[in-house]
Amino acid sequence: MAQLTRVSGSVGLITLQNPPVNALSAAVRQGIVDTVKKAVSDPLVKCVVICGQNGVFCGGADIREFGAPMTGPPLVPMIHAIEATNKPVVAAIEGAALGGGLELALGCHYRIIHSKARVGLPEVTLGLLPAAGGSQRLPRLIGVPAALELITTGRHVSAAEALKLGIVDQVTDDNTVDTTVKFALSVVGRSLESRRISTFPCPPVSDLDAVFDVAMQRVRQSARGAIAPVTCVQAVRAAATLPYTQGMKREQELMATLFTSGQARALQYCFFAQRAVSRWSMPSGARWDTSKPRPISKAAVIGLGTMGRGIAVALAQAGLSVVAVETQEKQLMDAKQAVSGMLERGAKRRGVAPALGLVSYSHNIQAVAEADLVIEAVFEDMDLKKKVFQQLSAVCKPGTLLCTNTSSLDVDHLASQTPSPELVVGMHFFAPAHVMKLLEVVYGPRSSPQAVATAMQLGKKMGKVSVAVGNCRGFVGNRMLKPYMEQAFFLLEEGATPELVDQALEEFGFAMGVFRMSDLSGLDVGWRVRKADGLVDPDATSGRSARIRQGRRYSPLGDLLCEQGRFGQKAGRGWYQYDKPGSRVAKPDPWLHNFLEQYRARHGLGVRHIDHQEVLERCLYALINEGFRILEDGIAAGPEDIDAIYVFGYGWPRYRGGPMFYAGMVGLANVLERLEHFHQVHPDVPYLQPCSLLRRLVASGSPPIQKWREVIRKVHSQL
Ligand SMILES: CC/C=C\C=C\CC(=O)SCCNC(=O)CCNC(=O)[C@H](O)C(C)(C)COP(=O)(O)OP(=O)(O)OC[C@H]1O[C@@H](n2cnc3c(N)ncnc32)[C@H](O)[C@@H]1OP(=O)(O)O
Repeated sequence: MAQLTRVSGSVGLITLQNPPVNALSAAVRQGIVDTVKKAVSDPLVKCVVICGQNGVFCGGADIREFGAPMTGPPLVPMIHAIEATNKPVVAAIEGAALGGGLELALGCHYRIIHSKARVGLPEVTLGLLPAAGGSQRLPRLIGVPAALELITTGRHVSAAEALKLGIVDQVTDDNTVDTTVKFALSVVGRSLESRRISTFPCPPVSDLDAVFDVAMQRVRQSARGAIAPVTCVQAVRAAATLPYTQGMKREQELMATLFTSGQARALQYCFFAQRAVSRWSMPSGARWDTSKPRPISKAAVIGLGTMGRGIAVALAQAGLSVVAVETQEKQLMDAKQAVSGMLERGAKRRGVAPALGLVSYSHNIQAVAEADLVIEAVFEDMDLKKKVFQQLSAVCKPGTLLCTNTSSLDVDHLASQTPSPELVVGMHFFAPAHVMKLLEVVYGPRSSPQAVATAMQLGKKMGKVSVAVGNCRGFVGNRMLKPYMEQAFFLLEEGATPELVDQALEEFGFAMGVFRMSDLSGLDVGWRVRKADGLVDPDATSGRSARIRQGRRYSPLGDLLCEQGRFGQKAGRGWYQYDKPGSRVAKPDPWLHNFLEQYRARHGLGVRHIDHQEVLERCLYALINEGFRILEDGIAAGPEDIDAIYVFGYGWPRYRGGPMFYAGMVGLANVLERLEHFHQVHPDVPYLQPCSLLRRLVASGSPPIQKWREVIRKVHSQL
């Protein structure tokens, strides 16, 4: 909806009304068309101001309408009609003008913005391009290089930068609508000829081909298979090389290729999944909207290794006062320097003062006595963590939330070390903790809804995508990673190389293949866990029994590498070789290839040809199958939780929506059929046995992902 009122005698004020962000739904577009027509034909109206209700100009096209057939007036002629009027039209931008919202503002003759508002064309992040004239008007207004950068990244721009770039005409700290109304009155009678951006020539660019070649190279490299950024470059090139009308035609053609693409669907799904995970629920029935978080102003971190340092930085950057505790004096000094450095660099990047004063350091655990919440981040050892939890229970004031950053240990077991297990949750950060967006908030059967709500809210404050998950081995992310990695190891046994497996996964869109990732994080991490699980047996050297542990197929390849000191990048060798320890450039290693040949010969393993398709199906379907088990077990409440975890924490390509969305795109029946096939060929790999929830979904006609929760609910109610 849009409402027209007359203010200050002769200003037609059009207010967009579609909470919460005044998205341009069919009704809003119709409202704009009608009110503009009315204002233009009203002789008492001398100028028009367009603003948004509730402090937001407009969040762009209504993304929820994208899946359905288009109804209501289209955006492009609506914006052209505004630009063509003979009465000045001025946009009053508060909150945000994004996507179609900014395109609407670019169709106005002037733009006034509040100092705290931001603008941008983020369509690329939804798998689209700014196709309501944005790709043609913005380069004409601010020049090709700046427009290219904004359109291909989707970056939001502050009011100050928008003014500097020339996107807006004035910034105000006062009431935006009042200021804009005054401004509109002041320009009545001025010629509008020079205010219609579509009539501007595109500012010339010296060496146009080079500019676009560089831009194309940059987006191809960073997009890793995403098509929208490439298409955005093509659209801006049209603005730079074609007259406006032809450029608009090209914009529409390019948009048509994107609009119905699988990538756009996946990215739009991710947009809503990222927001849906904040509406968490627990199997007990506790929910986000009925659980009140506690206020947290003072936090503490115990253990200042890599993770603890990152967590302290994330907390301080969120404005919390932090007590950072490390019992080793030397480690404490090093940590202090490292944390200060990270805070300083972060502040410089964001143009703010570093929050150095918010962090205090101590080697005494007593220092956390007044903290509202403590995050334990000591070495991954159950006995050590138990001791810390016992100490914390004695030291902390009543009601303090005790959190563990464990990635592999049992949160319930740790909770049982304290007299108040309801105050214990896992806060599983991902390295580097002040950078990575994902936070798994792990609740046990005794965690109180308030503890979960508090950890979730704290995650949000730190700018994380926080996902509430149940407690189990590996929680969600690492639990699914296990079968994925195992398949990669088995593929090496069957004839693949690390390079082949990684190439297949990286072409799929992962930032890093499984072996390069393993080299980066260190092979010794998994080795330690397998040793603790009683899986490592250096004496089992040959024969089939060497590859069967605890009744199932096992690949000792990782253990054998660790026995050779090949711990990955830090050792200068792992699945690849590196110029020196710590170097990041992975090179194929003839030693490793030879080692694999000898290993296969020793175990009588025949080598066969393995193609990329098999790598993807074996690794990804094993991971997806575990995802279905997680849903069946109630560890994750819905597929969006799993997908958010993989997109924000595990480098899953966003334009493929996450593993569960991807399964739906490939076809659940197809995934089931391939898993059945692989399980038949590898009956000693239980992970490949299709999960009953997957069978159930296929039997229910493979409903769309938005309907899976209904099937899951039925499964749970029958348990
Ligand atoms: C032929 C032409 C066809 C298509 C043209 C497309 C051009 C476009 O305009 S595409 C859309 C471009 N716009 C965006 O990408 C902006 C997306 N929104 C945001 O970035 C943010 O929501 C925000 C506007 C900056 C506000 O942020 P915040 O205050 O943090 O609130 P949120 O939690 O993000 O959002 C609140 C609520 O609003 C829903 N929502 C936001 N934007 C849209 C939208 N454009 N369409 C529909 N719904 C939107 C969001 O999902 C939240 O609701 P939930 O129920 O919680 O999901």
